Amino acid sequence: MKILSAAQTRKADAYTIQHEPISSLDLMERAASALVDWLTQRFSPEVPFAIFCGPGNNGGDGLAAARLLHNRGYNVQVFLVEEPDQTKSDDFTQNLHRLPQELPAQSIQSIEDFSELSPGTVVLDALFGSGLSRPLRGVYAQVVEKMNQLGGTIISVDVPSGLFADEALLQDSTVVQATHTVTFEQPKLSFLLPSSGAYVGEWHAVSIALHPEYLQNVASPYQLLTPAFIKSILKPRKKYAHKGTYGHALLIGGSYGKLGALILSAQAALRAGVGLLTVQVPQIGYSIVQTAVPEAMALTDLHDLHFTRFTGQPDAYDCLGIGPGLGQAEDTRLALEALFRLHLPPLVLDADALNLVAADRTLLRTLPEGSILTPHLKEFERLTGPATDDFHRLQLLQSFCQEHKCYVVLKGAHSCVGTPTGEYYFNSTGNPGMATGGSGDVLTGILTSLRAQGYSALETCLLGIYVHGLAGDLAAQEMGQASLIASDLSAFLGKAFLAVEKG
Ligand SMILES: NC(=O)C1=CN([C@@H]2O[C@H](COP(=O)(O)OP(=O)(O)OC[C@H]3O[C@@H](n4cnc5c(N)ncnc54)[C@H](O)[C@@H]3O)[C@@H](O)[C@H]2O)[C@H](O)CC1
Ligand SMILES: [K+]
Repeated sequence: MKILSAAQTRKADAYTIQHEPISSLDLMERAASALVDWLTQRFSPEVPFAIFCGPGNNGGDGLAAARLLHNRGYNVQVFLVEEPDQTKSDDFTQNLHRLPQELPAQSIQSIEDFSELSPGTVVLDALFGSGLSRPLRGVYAQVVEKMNQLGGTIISVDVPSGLFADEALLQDSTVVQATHTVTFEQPKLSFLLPSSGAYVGEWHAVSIALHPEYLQNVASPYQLLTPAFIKSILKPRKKYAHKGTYGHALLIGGSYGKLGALILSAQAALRAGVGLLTVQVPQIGYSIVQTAVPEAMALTDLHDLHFTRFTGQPDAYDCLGIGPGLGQAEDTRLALEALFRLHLPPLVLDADALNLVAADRTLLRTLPEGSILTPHLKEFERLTGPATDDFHRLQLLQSFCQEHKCYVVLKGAHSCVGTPTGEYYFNSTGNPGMATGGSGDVLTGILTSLRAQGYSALETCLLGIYVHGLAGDLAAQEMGQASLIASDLSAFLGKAFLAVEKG
């Protein structure tokens, strides 16, 4: 699913109005109907609504929604938040005039006009949407602060007021803290980024049937992963397969006290379908991994406690994953330097391998093309330096991937895959229960496994993060988020793949 900028959304509107064709007022009516359908599915007519409308089409949506809710028997109050002589959009004005007599719009020109709301009132935030052009000030900011203080349910129309659709927030901006955001057609870029996304609550995209031709032809570097897109990547298994058909993966990692990370990666690699798996561990890890992961063959390092030299044959493997529990000893760094000089299969680098590369620019320069790196925000910052905000971080992601011709999985609530050709793919699965030790090790195992099975680097990243998050969602449905642990992710991987196949 393409993520459109605010400007592209306006063009999609205009294209739809021109080519469907449909009047802008009727398009607003369609948006308001989709919004009200969403509301009436979740709130009974006993729930009172207070609808706060701004001066533009976001406010127009709010007025149209007020009328539709009222006509369906809901108890609605309408408030117009306005600055003196602020121009109103045409469709706003038309919907203001369409309000029934018994539903007067109450003007709020200063915070003193803000009357108390009855307990349990649901606030509908229709102040500003994709047309926000500057931070909220004056009565708008005061009303938003009051809304947030009420602590009740706030449903934002299209975009939480005060948030830009595709630009960073300025310091100490006033933004609606939405419980849910009902957005038209598709999520905005700011919904998918950590700091701006925190204001959105749960977002729900409702279709308003924007013209498909525009959506098909518009160019956007930002994509949100969808079940159908992921299903198109999945390779079905062939009947006459043998274990060699599904590749041979190698995982290098584990050090004294951190063997578990490597074991989690190994179990995940097997659950993600690789045909053969070999792990290289320090001497202390030999009997541990042979016991914990009998399906994996084991190589040992000459050193007792951590990685100091690759003891296998590079061309025996179809993908090499390195990092889980690796440690950052000096002789491990030297071993990584020596490894990068070999003719290697495709690489997946995670955790300590990333930190060693970040600390040594010569290692970064010799990073093999097409490698997959899986940093979380802190590890990424060590690679590229600090980002001033989430949008700047996306620029750093793009330039890093282009400079090093690599793929980066930037892990987070909506993990983002950066590519050497400048695309960004946001994940749509996963939950906070996955913020638990070892979750990243499982992802490394999945990615190494898929790459060894012959998926391209990009397919590996997209399918990998999607099934990793989906396994987490399926596990959380059964055990809740708090008790989710990393090994549950591998346990639910099979169900995640089945769910992807079903589509
Ligand atoms: N295809 C769709 O998604 C549709 C969306 N709809 C709704 O239209 C709004 C966008 O409406 P627009 O009139 O462009 O802008 P806003 O209502 O967001 O803003 C109103 C207006 O206010 C001025 N303004 C901007 N920032 C400030 C500020 N900080 N303080 C004061 N005034 C400000 C500026 O002049 C804006 O134009 C979209 O979100 C949807 O809700 C359509 O209804 C249907 C199709
Ligand atoms: K809004």
